[in-house]
Amino acid sequence: MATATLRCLFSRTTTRTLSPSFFSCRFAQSSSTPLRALHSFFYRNFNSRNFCTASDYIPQYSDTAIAAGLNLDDRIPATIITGFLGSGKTTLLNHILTSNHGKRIAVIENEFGEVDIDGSLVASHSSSNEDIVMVNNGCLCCTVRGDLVKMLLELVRNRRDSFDHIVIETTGLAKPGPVIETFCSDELLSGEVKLDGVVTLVDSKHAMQHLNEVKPRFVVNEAVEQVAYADRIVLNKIDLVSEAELEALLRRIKLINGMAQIKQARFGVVDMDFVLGVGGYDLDRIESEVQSENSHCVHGHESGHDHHKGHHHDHVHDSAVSSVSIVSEGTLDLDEVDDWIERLIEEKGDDLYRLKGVLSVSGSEERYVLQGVHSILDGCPGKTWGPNEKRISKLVFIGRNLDETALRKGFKGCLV
Ligand SMILES: Nc1nc2c(ncn2[C@@H]2O[C@H](COP(=O)(O)OP(=O)(O)OP(=O)(O)O)[C@@H](O)[C@H]2O)c(=O)[nH]1
Repeated sequence: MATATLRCLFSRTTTRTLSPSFFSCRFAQSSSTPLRALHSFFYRNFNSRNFCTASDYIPQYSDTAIAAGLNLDDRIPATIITGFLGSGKTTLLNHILTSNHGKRIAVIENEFGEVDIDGSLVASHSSSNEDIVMVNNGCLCCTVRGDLVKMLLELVRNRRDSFDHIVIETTGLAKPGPVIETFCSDELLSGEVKLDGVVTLVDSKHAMQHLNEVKPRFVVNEAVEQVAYADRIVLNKIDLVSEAELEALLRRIKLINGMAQIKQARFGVVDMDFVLGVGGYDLDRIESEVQSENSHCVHGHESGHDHHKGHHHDHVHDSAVSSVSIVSEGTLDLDEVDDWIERLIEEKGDDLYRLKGVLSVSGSEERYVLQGVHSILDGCPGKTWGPNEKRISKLVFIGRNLDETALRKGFKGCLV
C-alpha cells in the first residue's frame, strides 16, 4: 500500500550562526512602515477577519508601542514548495539546500509513495546527519494537516536555535489551499511561524496537458490549484520545450494567476531571493506584488486610465480558475469596500483563493493595502501617496468561477 510520510530534516549546508546584527537588520528592513506593520501584526493575530476600516487606522500607537509590536514579530518564515508530480520540487529543494544563502533551513517533506525516494535524494545532496522525524501517513493537504501543525510547533519550540527558515515540500498531488489556510487560521501556529510564500514548480513539458485536463465535477485539478495559489512560479525544464510552447504555457499560467512572479529555469536553478524571503503574505510587500509585470492589467481596467493601451487582453477562460485584475483611478470609500468584500467572502469565500490590493481611499493620504486567502483578510494603511502621484487602485483576485463583471461592478460601487 502506498503511504505518505511527513518528515523533517535540517539543512547543515550552511552552518553560519546568525549574528544579532542579522536579526536587527531583518527587523530594520521590515520596519520601514512601522504603523502598517503593527496593524498587520495586531490584526493578523487577533482577528480572523482582519480588515480595518477607515476609523480604525488613525495613528494611535506610540513609537515605543510600534517598536514593541515589530519586535514581537520574530516568527519563523516558512516556504511551501508545490508543483505537479515530477515538476522538479526535489530538484529545487536540493538547489536551495546547496546554495549559499546564509540561512539554516529545516525541511519538512511530505512524500507519497512506498519508497521514500525524495528523502534519499535530498540527503545525498546535503552534508550529513539530517534529523529526520517521521510524523504520519497521508497527504499533507488532508489528513496530515494536524501533524504538520504539531511538527512545526515542536520544531520552533524545541529547536528554534537550529534554523531560521522552514521549507515544506508537498507531494505532487497536494492541494496547497488547505495548507495555506492552516498557516493563516491556526492561532498557535500563526503565532510562531509565518507563511513566507508558496513556490510552485511547473514542468514546461507536461504542464499544459495537466492544466487542461478536464476533471469530473467536484474533482479539483491539482495542477491548476498549485498555479493559482503560487506567489512565485518556477517554470522549470525549459530545456525540453520550444520558445512557442513556452510562450503558450506562460499565457495559460498568467490567466490562472495574474499575481505571481514567474521565472524560467533549468533544473530548478533560480536566485535564492526569488524563492526565500518572498513575503507573499506581508502587507508591506503587497504593493510591489500587485505592481509586478505579471499582475499588471490581466483583464483590462477601469476607465480614465489609459497607459496600458495596446496590451494584449486575453479574455478567453478555458478553466474555472482565473485571475481578475482591476486597475482604476478615483477614490474609494473604505467602509463600502469593507462591506463589499465582506459580502463577497460570505458568498464566495470558498472560491476566492487569493486577493491582493492597493487602494486609494477617501479621507486618507495613505494607500490602503490588503491581502487575503479565502475568508481570512488582512488590511491596513500603507505608504503615503506622493504630492503629484496619480492615485491608482489595484485589486487582483484569483479564484474559481470568478464573475468578472460582478467584481468590476462591486468595485465601481465603492468609488466615491
Ligand atoms: N530535463 C530536465 N530535467 C529536469 C529538470 N528539473 C528536474 N529534472 C528532472 O526531472 C525529474 C523529476 O524531478 P524531481 O525534482 O524529482 O521532481 P519532483 O517534483 O520532486 O517529483 P515528485 O516528488 O515525484 O513529485 C528528475 O529526474 C530531475 O532530474 C529540468 O529543468 N530539465
